[in-house]
Amino acid sequence: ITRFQAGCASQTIRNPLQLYRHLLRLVRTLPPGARPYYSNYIRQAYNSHSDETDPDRVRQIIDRALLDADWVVKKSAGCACKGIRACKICCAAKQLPLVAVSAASSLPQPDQPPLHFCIDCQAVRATPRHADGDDAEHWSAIPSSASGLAGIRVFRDFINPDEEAVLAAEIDKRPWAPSQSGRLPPYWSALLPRLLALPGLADFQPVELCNLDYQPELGAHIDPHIDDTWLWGDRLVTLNLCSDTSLTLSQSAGSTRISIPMPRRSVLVLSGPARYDWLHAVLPDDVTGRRLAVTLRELAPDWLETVDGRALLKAGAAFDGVSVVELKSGGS
Ligand SMILES: O=C(O)CCC(=O)C(=O)O
Ligand SMILES: [Fe+2]
Repeated sequence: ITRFQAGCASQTIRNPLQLYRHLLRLVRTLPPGARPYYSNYIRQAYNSHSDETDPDRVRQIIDRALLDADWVVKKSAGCACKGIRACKICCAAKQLPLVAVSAASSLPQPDQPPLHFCIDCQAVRATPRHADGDDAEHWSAIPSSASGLAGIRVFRDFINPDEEAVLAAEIDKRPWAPSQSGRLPPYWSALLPRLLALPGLADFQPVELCNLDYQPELGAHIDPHIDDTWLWGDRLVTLNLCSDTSLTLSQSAGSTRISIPMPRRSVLVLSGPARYDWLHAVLPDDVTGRRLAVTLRELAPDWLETVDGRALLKAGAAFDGVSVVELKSGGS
């Protein structure tokens, strides 16, 4: 059971005493007025279950308590669920069907099986590559439904596991908000030269960094969309941290889908047709562990020669970005 997130690591609650201490610590994050009520509630619940001996039942009580605690903490912090979307925790609390979690998961099934981007071939294939086999279908020509689909590149192991741990911890040091983006923070100054050394990125000038935190317990996902084309330029660059997932490309509900693997520590670059002619999504079922996505964006060409564009380029290159949350709370 993952509750305390710190970088890629997670803490597991194994017994009632750990749970009890964990819950009392969580109470300290609630508004002062709510603390006495919840502390009391936790103590009473702990005492009332103290004679429980069945390990399955104990596990059940722990799981339920963690889920409830998540909900209380999340609500007091202002839940990010809005509009017609609800996370898994809100679905459970409001007894909504889970499909409310994602429009993507309720899309009609495509007529054809999904196609797969193969990192080794750097091309779309009819079948994923089997590590052990000589799979003729995999090596066959690029499927016609994806012909002309250029603009996908995945670079494995852009960073090593130690760098990943440091980066994820740095990201978690700053407050998270339901939506967060900003200029490049200091921890990117060392990584940017490495990024620009990747094929096709020598002239990439990022002016925006967006960190997204996907937690499977919440049903985290991103629905099919095309990133804004007015402000953002051709290349969308994403560094994947903490767990493997896939990006799903589609053109309309029911159309062929293309699954692009995004292993942890890899970099994905979407550009050209893959960026402009296809929608991309991360489906809830593809989020199997906590995942941090760090997306860097460049300006659309029309902006480059404008005063505002030049100011944004300068700000992006300064590595003094603070998160939107810090800005709002008056932090530096
Ligand atoms: O999580 C990802 O890899 C995709 C995020 C995305 O598409 C976006 O932020 O626009
Ligand atoms: Fe996107």
